[in-house]
Amino acid sequence: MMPAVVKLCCGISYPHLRSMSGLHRTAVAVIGQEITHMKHWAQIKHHMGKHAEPKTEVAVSEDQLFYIQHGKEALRKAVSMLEDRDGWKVEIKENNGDVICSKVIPGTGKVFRLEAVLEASVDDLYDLLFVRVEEMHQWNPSVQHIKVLKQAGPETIVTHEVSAETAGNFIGQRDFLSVRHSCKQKSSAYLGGAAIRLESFPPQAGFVRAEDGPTCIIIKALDEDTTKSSFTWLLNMDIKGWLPKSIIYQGLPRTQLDFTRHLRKRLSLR
Ligand SMILES: CC(C)CCC[C@@H](C)[C@H]1CC[C@H]2[C@@H]3CC=C4C[C@@H](O)CC[C@]4(C)[C@H]3CC[C@]12C
Repeated sequence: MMPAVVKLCCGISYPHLRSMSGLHRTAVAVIGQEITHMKHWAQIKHHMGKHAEPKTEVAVSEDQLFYIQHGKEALRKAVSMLEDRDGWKVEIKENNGDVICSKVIPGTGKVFRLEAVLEASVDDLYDLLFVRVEEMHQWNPSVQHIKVLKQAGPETIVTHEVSAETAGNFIGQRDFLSVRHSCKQKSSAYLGGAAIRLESFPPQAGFVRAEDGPTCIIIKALDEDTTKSSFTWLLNMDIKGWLPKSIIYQGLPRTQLDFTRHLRKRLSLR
């Protein structure tokens, strides 16, 4: 109904609009943009209603929808980078089967892909890497602290992450502000993320604010065995600062190996 009324109004006012000038014209343009905006949000709300909460009507603020959209978009982009199987170069092959490959993606830069098999179920990994992400510093010494600043629905969070001084050796301490979006299914989980900028959370004095993403972790149950999962992590990070690229590109895959080592140790403690 609403779009029909809007269209009718537009039709009636079209001849007048054409003869308008200056401020009038600007005002009409702004109203037009607002209407498009309203329509856009309505569509997202409709979509969210279908997927996240099929029965209950939850009030989702525009603010939250922004984070959800941003997170979904990051996840989509990162997954499509991983789906393109061409052009990956092997960087490191470990004896335990872990493999890190890299690829230069135009417009994005060099990204790294770690593939490993972990002795844990999809649920356990989802819990550890998304639901209880704030506890990561307890088992990962590369992380100094992770704080969930906002929760936008059950699948999306805004986080502030600070790496430890020793993480990435030469690289030095960094902080990140990211939106993280997850998509959990029965035998797989997708964790996507990307940097965001918030006026309410400007870069901290003394830290170099790095930018993460689009990035993602894909966890899939191995067919034969649900206590084992395949773990694929796309690391795509602009760590900023003044370091030469060669040093950064040596450090990043190392941080991926460190991460999996600490994660395995944490899993063995259960
Ligand atoms: C290179 C130097 C500066 C940084 C090293 C620290 C790195 C390894 C740390 C800092 C912040 C960390 C991230 C913080 C939060 C998440 C979200 C979670 O769902 C998956 C892991 C992931 C994505 C972490 C991966 C490791 C991480 C990127």
